[in-house]
Amino acid sequence: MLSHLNAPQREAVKYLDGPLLVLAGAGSGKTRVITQKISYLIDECGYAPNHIAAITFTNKAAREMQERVDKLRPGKPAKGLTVCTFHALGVQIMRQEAHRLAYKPQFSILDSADAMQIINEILKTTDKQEIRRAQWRISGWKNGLITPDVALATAESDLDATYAKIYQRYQDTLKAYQALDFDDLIRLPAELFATDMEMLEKWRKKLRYLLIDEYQDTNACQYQIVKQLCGVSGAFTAVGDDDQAIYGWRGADVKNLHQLHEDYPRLKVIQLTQNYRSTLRILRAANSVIGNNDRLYDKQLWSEHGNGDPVHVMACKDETEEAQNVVMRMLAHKFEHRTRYGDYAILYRGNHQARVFEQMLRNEKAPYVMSGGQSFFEKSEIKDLISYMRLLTNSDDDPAFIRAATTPKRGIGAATLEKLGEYAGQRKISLFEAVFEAGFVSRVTERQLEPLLTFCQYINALEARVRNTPVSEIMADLLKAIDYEVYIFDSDETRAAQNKWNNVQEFVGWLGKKGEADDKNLIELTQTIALITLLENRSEDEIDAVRLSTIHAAKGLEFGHVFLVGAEEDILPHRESVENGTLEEERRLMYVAITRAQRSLTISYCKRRKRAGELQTCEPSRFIGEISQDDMRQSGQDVDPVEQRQQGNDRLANIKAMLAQK
Ligand SMILES: Nc1ncnc2c1ncn2[C@@H]1O[C@H](COP(=O)(O)OP(=O)(O)OP(=O)(O)O)[C@@H](O)[C@H]1O
Ligand SMILES: [Mg+2]
Repeated sequence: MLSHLNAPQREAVKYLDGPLLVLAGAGSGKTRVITQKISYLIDECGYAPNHIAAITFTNKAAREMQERVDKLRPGKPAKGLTVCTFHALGVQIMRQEAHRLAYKPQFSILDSADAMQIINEILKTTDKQEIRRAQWRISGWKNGLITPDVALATAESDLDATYAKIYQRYQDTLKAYQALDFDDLIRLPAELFATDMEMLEKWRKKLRYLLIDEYQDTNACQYQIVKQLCGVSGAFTAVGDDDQAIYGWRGADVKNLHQLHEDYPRLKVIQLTQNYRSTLRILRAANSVIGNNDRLYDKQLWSEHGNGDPVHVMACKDETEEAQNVVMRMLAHKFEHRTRYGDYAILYRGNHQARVFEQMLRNEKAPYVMSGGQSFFEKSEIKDLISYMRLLTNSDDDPAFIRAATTPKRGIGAATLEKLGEYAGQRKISLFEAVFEAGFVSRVTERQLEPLLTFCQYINALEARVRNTPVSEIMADLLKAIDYEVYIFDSDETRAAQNKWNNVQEFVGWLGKKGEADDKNLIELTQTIALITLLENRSEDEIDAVRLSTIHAAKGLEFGHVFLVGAEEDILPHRESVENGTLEEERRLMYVAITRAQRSLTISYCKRRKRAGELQTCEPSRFIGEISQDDMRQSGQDVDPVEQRQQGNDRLANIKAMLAQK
């Protein structure tokens, strides 16, 4: 069973005498160690699957890992095995233990936009930057397990003290809404385990062996949970690569790698040095770029794969030409090598860079999926409608209540909601319920009460029809009743509004189709949607499509052919990183991008790019200069512009002709 592992990998799988850290570079088979070890624990060591938890960084990675385990053990589904993200583990724990922290089990989960909205209400500002800064600060405290009191007591400046006070109010608000934000999903279990030994024992008995992928990107809170659950015995395997730590900006701390040595003096460290993913040229490029960082552990990777093609560095005139070159080359390559769309990935630093490539792929009718971007179900207009569905399904869902009650505006103000939240919190009931209680009614003026009552009565009336009316009809009636179309066109300029309204139509159509096809009622559909959002749209994986992704979201994945686009100064490295002294994290990002490629890597940059409406000259990323010329082939540089355009047109014509033959 362990025959498709090399010697150190096998050692890592079999090692069960204490805590284990596998520290190794990209593509060396760390994730493979985890999947093999899960199946080894079950089949060879008699662990029940429900006593094992494997923790990954994204839902997609969790899904892939589960699939890999199932493949290793055909016909033997590992029932009860936990393979999930830290956040999903947190949900699992909180669903069972919420009452111990004075939350109800049907608490709601707020995404970061919902959280921003709450901060917005506290700060009473529309300055997005300002809100984001506060949110970052609060999130930092939460991830560092620092309570609002401590944050206030240790504040080093007036600004910090202000943030600490906002933090306190933010927490109070969440509590009143019976809602958790993403940080709470990890912080609260850690807090629970720190204060309640009985609970900790219960969960230690349940989760007897922990495996953690991408360990370098855990934050203090996540590390705390690992330590709590594993106790002194240290029944865990952590795998990671400090050169791929790219979430420092979100509170992850590579120091956790060192901390492991200190907390577990018996820690065994195994290194893997053979790379199974990439050709030698790609590997050399990655090694030489990351060699410029001041590194904790120097890890030189080697590979048995041949040299492969040189890394192609492509200079482009501007964004349009870049998108054209990338997409056309990709399609020609696909045609020539008879590969699949799914063998190709276009990676970029920030989501906003995706648009031109999307457009170009669409023009050429090439299927693509996007990850790391906003999903359809996260669009604000869709979230508005989902909030009504959630409220109709479950009147305890306070954030859904708030969103629905205030969208469109119907005269329910922040002050009223605050009073309602306060009252509901004291009575430990939902906002919806509170509206009808005499105790609350006596606290507000008639003018405040009236719109609330009208709204709740409307929801009640609609709810009464849910059981025997098709979902799409409910939604159509709802849209009319709340005048949603008018609301959208009033709050946005025409083109954006039209876009939103199209999305709404698409959503209603989707509800209709889904509702009919699977004979689903509103409750089932609402749950389906929650799952789709949670799983980042499962169907995406099943179709053969080019992947468009941020580098961050591509972590841990591999693709036959990678196009890294927009490799320019101020983008990669990001301008702020140069100013903030986080250049090394940017270099690690470059390393992650390069090491996603198996057989070919193309790096492109523009000579000019539109920024803030102005065409500006760009410099190629300094990281390109860190790749040896011997491993690189360049195109597009220093050619007479007229000649270059002609060449470009000729090439394009050739490719188009080739594709037309197909
Ligand atoms: N011993 C092995 N023999 C053959 N192929 C292997 C072996 N170990 C790993 N691989 C393959 O090498 C590729 C990289 O493995 P894996 O994704 O586990 O690496 P990783 O160290 O987790 O990479 P990353 O740091 O990017 O997450 C995968 O396609 C995997 O199946
Ligand atoms: Mg991996």
